[in-house]
Amino acid sequence: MYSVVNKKIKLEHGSIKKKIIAVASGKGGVGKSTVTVNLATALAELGNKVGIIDADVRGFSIPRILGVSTKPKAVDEKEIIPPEVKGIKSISMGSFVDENSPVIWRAPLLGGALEQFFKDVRWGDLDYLLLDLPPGTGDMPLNIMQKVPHADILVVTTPQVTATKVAGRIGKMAEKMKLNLLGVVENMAYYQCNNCGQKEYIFGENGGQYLADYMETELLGQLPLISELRQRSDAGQPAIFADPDSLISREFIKIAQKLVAQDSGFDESIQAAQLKM
Ligand SMILES: Nc1ncnc2c1ncn2[C@@H]1O[C@H](COP(=O)(O)OP(=O)(O)OP(=O)(O)O)[C@@H](O)[C@H]1O
Repeated sequence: MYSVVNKKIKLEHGSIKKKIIAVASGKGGVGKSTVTVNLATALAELGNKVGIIDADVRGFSIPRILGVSTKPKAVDEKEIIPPEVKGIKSISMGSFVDENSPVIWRAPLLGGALEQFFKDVRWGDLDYLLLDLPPGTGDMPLNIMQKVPHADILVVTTPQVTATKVAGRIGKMAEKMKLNLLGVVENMAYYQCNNCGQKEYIFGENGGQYLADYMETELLGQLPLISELRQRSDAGQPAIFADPDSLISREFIKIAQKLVAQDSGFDESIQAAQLKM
């Protein structure tokens, strides 16, 4: 699928210099895809070249949230040119399968598609590639993690106990597979009243910190439950593009800054052992 040369991922049609970030969640609906897109835009805002692979076969919501309006283009049936939104390249299963086909038929497609996304897409030289994983700890996210042993895992959760408990298993999964954990993003952490400013902890409090402690990693940020984020996601207008000074944009920038500050570069020794799959 790829090789590692001089601490960089070498792709058939490009390279990745800094990190592959696999965005995971213990269960669906916690905002994993929303966080993936907004973090991608925040990383781009900080001057990075960013790509996104939407590997969430059940959800494939990346094109809608990012505001992708064109389909990928095939060149000579060998290369795929991904759509771009303000310089962010993205590719989604959603562009290749009929949205109405049963999920059970889409799942086997994913293995081959993921390989194709790495090999055939003309990514160019990227700093970061973000992978929106299927939710949960089942075979699908596991297979992807196995196929991409250089991915670092970022876990999205709500503070709710049920969400943090299942998300904890991702930590165990990552540990077993010797994948690096980047940290936890707590989404829907609180709701702040527009009138009085009071914070309500609708899904409970401190679940993200609990999960980060449990996985011995960092809590990277706490994002509010905010209707603006939902509206912008539905409209395909990521907050950082539409309103860079808003609270939510600033929160995403803070998380992106923490990621940028972490070490980057890829371990060449992993390659021989694991990349043969
Ligand atoms: N902080 C937030 N405030 C308000 N709405 C949010 C927030 N985060 C996400 N949402 C909304 O919650 C819904 C679920 O988000 P999203 O699709 O990102 O979840 P997901 O974890 O990727 O789900 P799945 O994996 O099941 O596809 C969407 O309608 C999204 O706009």
